[in-house]
Amino acid sequence: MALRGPLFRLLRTELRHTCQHSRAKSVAVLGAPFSRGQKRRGVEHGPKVIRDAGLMDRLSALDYAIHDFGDLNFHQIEKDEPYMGVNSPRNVGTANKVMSSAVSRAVGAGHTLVMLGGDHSLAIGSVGGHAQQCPDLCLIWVDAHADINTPMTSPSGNLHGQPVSFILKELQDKMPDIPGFSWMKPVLSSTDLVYIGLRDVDPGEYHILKNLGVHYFTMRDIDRLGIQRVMEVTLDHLLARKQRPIHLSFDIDAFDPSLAPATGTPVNGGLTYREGIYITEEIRNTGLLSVMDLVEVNPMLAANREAVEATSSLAVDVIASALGQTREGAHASIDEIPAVKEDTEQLCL
Ligand SMILES: NC(=[NH2+])NCCC[C@H](N)C(=O)O
Ligand SMILES: [Mn+2]
Ligand SMILES: [Mn+2]
Repeated sequence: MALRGPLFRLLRTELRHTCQHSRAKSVAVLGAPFSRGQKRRGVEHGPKVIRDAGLMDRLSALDYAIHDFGDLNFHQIEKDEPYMGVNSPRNVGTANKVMSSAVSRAVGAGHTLVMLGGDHSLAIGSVGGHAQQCPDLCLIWVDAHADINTPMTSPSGNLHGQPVSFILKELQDKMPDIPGFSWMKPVLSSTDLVYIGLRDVDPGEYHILKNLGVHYFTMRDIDRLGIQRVMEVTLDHLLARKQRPIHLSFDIDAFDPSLAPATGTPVNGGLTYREGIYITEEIRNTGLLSVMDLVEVNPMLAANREAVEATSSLAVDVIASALGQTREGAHASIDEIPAVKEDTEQLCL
């Protein structure tokens, strides 16, 4: 039944209002210490190392009220046999149910939400909860991987390689009923999604991307077009018809492993520092960022402490720049460095 009439119009206005409000001056940070979407332990410590790298201090320098919502509690389900080759379905499904209601509540309360993973399977709940409040959201997925395997195409059985297939409406007839996921519904159409940074796509994923005509920019596309053009086309595609809330799902493995070594599935030939930060700067400049995920920082996979620190402080830079912070070495324009202006005045006059 199509929903019409004054009540529905009122409801729609309410939703629009909530989403606009979420772009206002308050940011909430939510940790998700969860690793069951893949087999390597350690990614559950992502929220801790990102906070330890100074996230809250950096955000408090911004012009927002900052709330730390702490970490979500995921209680473990002991008996969780694989289903159709999918690993830990009940743990991942249940964690995402918890995630979905937490994100929905935070966005509903008017916060811009930063979700700290954890592995990328958490985007199922993060995007799902966001869509409950903002059904017209669009999704920018920055990643070396497309994470669009279905349980049938997945070569690994890991759900962190599958979240997008749970999110997309067009794939529902291809999705079996996985235990732990009965609560969820697909929320997005493939035209609401753009990928940036792809360079490791499985055969089944390639087939799905082509079949659905999903918009994506591989690393080679970035080489050819430049990151400026890539962002222009991305935002134009998603926002030209109407302004709407943006969900940014940022997998740290989008960066080159030389910059972000502490991650589970690194792939050579990734984003440079400036390319990654340019993406977040452009998203921030739209004024439409509503929820962002920063996932797949795994401190247990780094060769040493420096590698962990490099990866987690890069994560902090990405988050801070998505929220408007510029920093030495990361400036869109030197005009934004206050010290330069002051020094120049002293030196020249
Ligand atoms: N979120 C990630 N890092 N995903 C990696 C996925 C790797 C591979 N495509 C798989 O399905 O298992
Ligand atoms: Mn990835
Ligand atoms: Mn990913």
